[in-house]
Amino acid sequence: MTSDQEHQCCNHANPSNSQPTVAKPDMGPAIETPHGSSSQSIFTIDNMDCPTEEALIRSKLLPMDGIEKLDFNLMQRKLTVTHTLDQPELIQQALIAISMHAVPIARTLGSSASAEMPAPNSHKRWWLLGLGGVAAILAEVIAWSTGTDKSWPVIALSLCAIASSGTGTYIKGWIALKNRNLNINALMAIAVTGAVIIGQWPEAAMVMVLFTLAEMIEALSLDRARNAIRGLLEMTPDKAHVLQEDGTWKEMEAATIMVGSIARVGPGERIALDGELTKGQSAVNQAPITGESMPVSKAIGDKVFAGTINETGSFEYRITAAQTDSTLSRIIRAVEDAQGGRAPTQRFVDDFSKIYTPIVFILALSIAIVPPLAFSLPWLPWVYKALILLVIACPCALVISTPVTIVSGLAAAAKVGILIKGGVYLEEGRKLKSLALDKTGTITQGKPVVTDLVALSGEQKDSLKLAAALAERSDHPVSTAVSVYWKAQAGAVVLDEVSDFEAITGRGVKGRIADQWFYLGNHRLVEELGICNATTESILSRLESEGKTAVVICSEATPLAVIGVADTIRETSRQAIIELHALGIRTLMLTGDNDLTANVIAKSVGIDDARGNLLPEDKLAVINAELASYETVGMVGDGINDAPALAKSSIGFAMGAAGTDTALETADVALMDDDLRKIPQFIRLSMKTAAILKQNIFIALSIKVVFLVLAVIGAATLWMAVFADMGASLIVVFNGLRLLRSSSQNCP
Ligand SMILES: Nc1ncnc2c1ncn2[C@@H]1O[C@H](COP(=O)(O)OP(=O)(O)OP(=O)(O)O)[C@@H](O)[C@H]1O
Ligand SMILES: [Zn+2]
Repeated sequence: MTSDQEHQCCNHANPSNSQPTVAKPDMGPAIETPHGSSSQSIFTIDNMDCPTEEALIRSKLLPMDGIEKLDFNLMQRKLTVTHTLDQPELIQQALIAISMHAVPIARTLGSSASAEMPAPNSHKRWWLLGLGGVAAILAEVIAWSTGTDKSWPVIALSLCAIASSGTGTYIKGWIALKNRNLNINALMAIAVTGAVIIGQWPEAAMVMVLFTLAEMIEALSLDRARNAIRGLLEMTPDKAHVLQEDGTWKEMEAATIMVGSIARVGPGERIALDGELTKGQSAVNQAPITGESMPVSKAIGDKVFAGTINETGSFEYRITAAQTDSTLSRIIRAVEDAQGGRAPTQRFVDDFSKIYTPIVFILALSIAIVPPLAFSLPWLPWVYKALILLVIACPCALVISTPVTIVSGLAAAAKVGILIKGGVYLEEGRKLKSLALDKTGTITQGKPVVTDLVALSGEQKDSLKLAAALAERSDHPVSTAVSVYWKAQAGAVVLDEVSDFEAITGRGVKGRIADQWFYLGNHRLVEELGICNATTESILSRLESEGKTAVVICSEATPLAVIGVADTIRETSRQAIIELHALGIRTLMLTGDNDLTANVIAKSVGIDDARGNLLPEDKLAVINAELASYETVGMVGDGINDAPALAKSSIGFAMGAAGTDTALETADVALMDDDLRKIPQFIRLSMKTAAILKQNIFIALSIKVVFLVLAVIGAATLWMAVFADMGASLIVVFNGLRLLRSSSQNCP
């Protein structure tokens, strides 16, 4: 019995994959690697996209010696086999023996697994189906007008319809039966054959044609979801004009262009590769990456991205990444990897079908056997009822509904510049109750400018020069502001030599100039040096109450001058906070800056609560406290001094991810530009996804229940059950695909 259950139609349950629910997704292993003593082989199988095929592959491979584990990614048609075989070719041979066209892939950084996927629906299949459809209709018309199902033209036309539309189903069904696997194809083949045997020729033909049509529509829809995100890559030009050694320009294949080459792009052209602008200036529409189509102006030193559109000027740029390593390629790979992980709903559905399918199977078996044996009732009607129950036992619609919805959601998000690193975050997003935001660079632009300079002792100019000498060595935004200010004031004056330079976390920097220690940093630093005084404090608090960040340049003995810097709040941040509050999410600002400044800025953006003077570990403690009272807590940050807090939060968001590699890799959700409104947008998408997931589960299950009842009272036919099942699959697939369309309307 147990082994029969394994062979049951669409038994999607995957014992090796049903781990307890964890906070982070279990990304499918993607690279062919030794795995202890075992290794992994990955195959793409272009005709594996239904749980039916998964069950078949399972029953073929699992009994083989040396096979340890199978991981299926039906959406990407990828199978990962963990094994101890010396000859991995054996796996491929076994797969080909059951007509699974397995192609081994070795995924390197460059190539992507699903890049060369062949189209499953060839023109030929559509033509054959069309032919079958016409024949079936003619057979139906002739049978109806002549009043008999068994005249030779009807039989000939029906045979023609069944042969042209149903050959694939018969072959798949036969292979399944040979492997003692009763899948939907086998059931269909049995049903159609049964109808032919009792002489219902036109019905048999029509059922076959409609079943095949439904299957092909489903396959096409799945392709749409699968390729939604790939489409972005296709828009990237595959040629670029590259500067040659002799100073001429030559058009070259983008795939062959080396990092470090100089390329040129004209107005209206798409940029072929990632790079850094070296000459000229322009405005670039970065919608393919960020989802924002307002052109961004680009000057020398700015980053440009493959796939984005150069709008106005022409410019030259130095290539910084090979074609397969561009930001866009990496986004697409990340989305594909995210699809491999199982979201919570999918785990639920898988667990559910693991129980549901065997129960219905046992029910079917007893309906076929018990009434005839125990009550001497005729065999045929009860076997027939059992067959209907078997169709109902197939959780196809249920199983396919979740990945199609999640994949559509992930793709829709990627298109608007929100990179979600796993279905689990897409599902969790709607549960966010509290969101912690970093101040510098998240709420503000992170490009502060010096607004005040107040001397405390000595010449103002000398103090500024000392501050600039230290600031020069740091890339903290406050230091950058001081540097820039100094350059504007003093021009090309040479700064003093600094030795033993050191950054002091959460405080500032120190270094030795002409054998004397100097410090540039916040109030905390001055206090810790033990040199604070009343004048300094009154200046500090005046600046802080204006929402400015204030730092002090000090010698070892005394504070020399206070420098005030102000950062601009992004207009989009204000809007984002309003939207977050409308979604019922509490907002909280976390910053290393002082409390007063933090509160002034929080108030002006409309944030509920602000905490200042936080060291990285303090930010982590705040997140822990928030988690204790709000359960699902998000954190947005730039990822440097926020890394521990970001990692601890339920969902870690990174901003401006297009420019920084680490943000793209480490965040749970990466916002490709600096627009905080992408967070409420993400939450709305998450809500919509959850709603569709629920609808789909409801649709799939209620159709099952209706047919279970109809079958038991004897009111359902086999064809009705098959159609209901296919219909349910189509409905849930289309419902899931709605998310793809929604992305464009969701755009801010
Ligand atoms: N390199 C530096 N140069 C000047 N001031 C600094 C430097 N590093 C830190 N500071 C001071 O210490 C404070 C805390 O710094 P920290 O890097 O922890 O947070 P932050 O950049 O202000 O804010 P956020 O936490 O919002 O990113 C800064 O506001 C600044 O006043
Ligand atoms: Zn003080």
